Amino acid sequence: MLDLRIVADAHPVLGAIETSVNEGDRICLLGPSGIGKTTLLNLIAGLDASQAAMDQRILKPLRIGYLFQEHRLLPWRTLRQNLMLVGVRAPDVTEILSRVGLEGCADLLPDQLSLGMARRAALARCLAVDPDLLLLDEPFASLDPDRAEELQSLIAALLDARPAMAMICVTHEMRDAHRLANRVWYLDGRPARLQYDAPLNRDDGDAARLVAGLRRLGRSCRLG
Ligand SMILES: Nc1ncnc2c1ncn2[C@@H]1O[C@H](COP(=O)(O)OP(=O)(O)OP(=O)(O)O)[C@@H](O)[C@H]1O
Repeated sequence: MLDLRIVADAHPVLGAIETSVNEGDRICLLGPSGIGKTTLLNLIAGLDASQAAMDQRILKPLRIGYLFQEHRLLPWRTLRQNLMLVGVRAPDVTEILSRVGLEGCADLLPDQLSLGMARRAALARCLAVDPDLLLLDEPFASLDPDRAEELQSLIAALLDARPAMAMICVTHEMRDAHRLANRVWYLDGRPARLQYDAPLNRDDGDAARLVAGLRRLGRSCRLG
């Protein structure tokens, strides 16, 4: 069971943030550009050495899959080798790549992939660790609408297949939240705090309340 409590304080960018992430949470993290969304993901992933506290009350070590804004695959290694570096066994490479629609690509180098394919390869690397928590930093940014839609469907299917896995996805698009999330975080202010942390049900009343709430708080999220 995942019960991750985040208490960030005395951080250069983030103000006091006290919240928890539970098994099955699908959180969309919204907020103005440059406010600290990636910084918060880095903190959760343990990549930010600033003074902040993370309390992980979990029964087993937390496995995190982090899809960065860039693919961060080793460019001189094939996809097979990149996956084997995170512990995938050679016979499992094809199956893991097929989960993200990249069957037949194991021997390609990252530079031989389109942006969308490279992002899916990086997603395969995240899934390879069988994560308790999946962190996605603007996964649909810079993709053309068809590729973005494709990746969104893929992520939705992967989440459906793993009900216990938690997800935090940074996005600027409210429609991503409607598609993927059951909870919304809205980060704003200097220093940045979670101004909004609420469940998102997909019925119209709830969505309307959420949009109204974010309109009161937010300035730069696209809410359509
Ligand atoms: N430990 C730190 N000390 C000082 N500054 C920091 C620290 N961590 C992050 N920052 C700065 O805080 C700012 C917030 O950046 P961040 O990338 O987290 O914002 P963001 O909300 O993800 O932006 P965007 O939506 O544009 O991707 C950046 O200018 C970053 O350099």
